[in-house]
Amino acid sequence: MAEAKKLGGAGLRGQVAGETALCTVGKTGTGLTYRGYDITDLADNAQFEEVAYLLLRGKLPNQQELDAYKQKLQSLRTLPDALKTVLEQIPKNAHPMDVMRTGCSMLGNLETENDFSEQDDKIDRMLAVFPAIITYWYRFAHEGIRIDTSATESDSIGGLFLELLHGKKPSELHERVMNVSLILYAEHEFNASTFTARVCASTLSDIHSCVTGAIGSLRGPLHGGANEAAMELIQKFQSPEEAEAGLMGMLARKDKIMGFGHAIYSESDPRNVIIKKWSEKLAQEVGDTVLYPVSVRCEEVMWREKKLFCNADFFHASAYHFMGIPTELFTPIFVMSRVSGWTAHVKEQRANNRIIRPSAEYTGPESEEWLPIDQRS
Ligand SMILES: CC(=O)SCCNC(=O)CCNC(=O)[C@H](O)C(C)(C)COP(=O)(O)OP(=O)(O)OC[C@H]1O[C@@H](n2cnc3c(N)ncnc32)[C@H](O)[C@@H]1OP(=O)(O)O
Ligand SMILES: O=C([O-])CC(=O)C(=O)O
Repeated sequence: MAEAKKLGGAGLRGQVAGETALCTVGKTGTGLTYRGYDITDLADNAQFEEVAYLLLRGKLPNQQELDAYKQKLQSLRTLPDALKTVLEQIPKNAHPMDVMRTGCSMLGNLETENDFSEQDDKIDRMLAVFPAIITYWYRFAHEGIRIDTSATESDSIGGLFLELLHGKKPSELHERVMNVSLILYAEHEFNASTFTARVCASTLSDIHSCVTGAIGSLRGPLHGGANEAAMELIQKFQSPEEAEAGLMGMLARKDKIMGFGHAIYSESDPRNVIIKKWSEKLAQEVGDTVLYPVSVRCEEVMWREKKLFCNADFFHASAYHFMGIPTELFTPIFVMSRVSGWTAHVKEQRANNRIIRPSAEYTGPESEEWLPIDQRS
């Protein structure tokens, strides 16, 4: 059995900051479970909507409940006109994570959560409409097209995203990979963005504020933004040999290699083996002979040289790329998924709340004498 990573030091590492019944990360060194279900079982067998239901409602749905839930989500894909107007003002060169943040915040203005009894409906609305927000903006900004986000065939959130992005229903394989990807990204205990959401929830703020703040935390390259950075890295190399030489140079310069390492896992991220398998399948489908082998070589070099392993983000880069998804939309997909985990945590926090307010170790001067402004240097 793998040993749990020794935790301590800066970044609140290793400190228990609250309780959760939602998820275990690296409990035995490598594992990941959502409400007790192993991530591999979920990725092999579940639909993302089933997993969202599990996280948000506390149990796996039966067939009737799942059908009703999917139908409800399908009925919530329409964008309010005022939100479309806002999205149309956002420039083409904006970062899509900023679009998500603004989109979520604007939704909160238009469909405000006035009372916590409305939380489930507000959460379902966000789950259903986030793919519409990002693709509406993207296609308007890049192609000048105003898409109708409710005139869609796909009954899944992953399928919906690809359908809106490409203007046609995705293949079964691509819809399946999106489904797996959304499951893998759905929940991860007290990661930075989820903790952001919980801190916000602990002040008894509204659900859109919690999610808007979480989007901001996920945007950074040390967290969700790493899948985009990983893509930029692997695209630099034309062959595994070039990748090896390039990585050795980066390591010698002590560069950070995005898509590797983890704050909690010590020797592997259980999501990697799953998305890697799907990336390989997609590579075969598109006849790729560069990106996938380059990615595999990066994985080998990083382990050999530094004992650093691919986290969930690394093979997501090639998998998304093979499905024709522009790199800048990678992290917004993470949002479409993680909104389920964030909001499940908000519900959990609200159900047993105390404002989150840790203390700081003071490192400033002991005591300073007040100087009038004209006597200061
Ligand atoms: C879905 C997700 O959000 S997964 C995370 C996505 N983020 C990334 O992929 C960004 C790249 N990775 C990293 O920056 C880090 O590994 C993090 C942020 C994920 C975790 O950070 P930490 O918990 O501080 O890492 P950890 O304590 O294991 O680091 C140990 C050492 O390995 C180094 N290291 C860790 N990850 C990397 C990396 N990807 N590349 C190069 N060196 C690394 C650290 O700099 C540190 O070196 P030091 O002791 O000389 O300072
Ligand atoms: O747990 C973390 O720190 C980061 C991570 O992998 C995630 O949020 O999925």
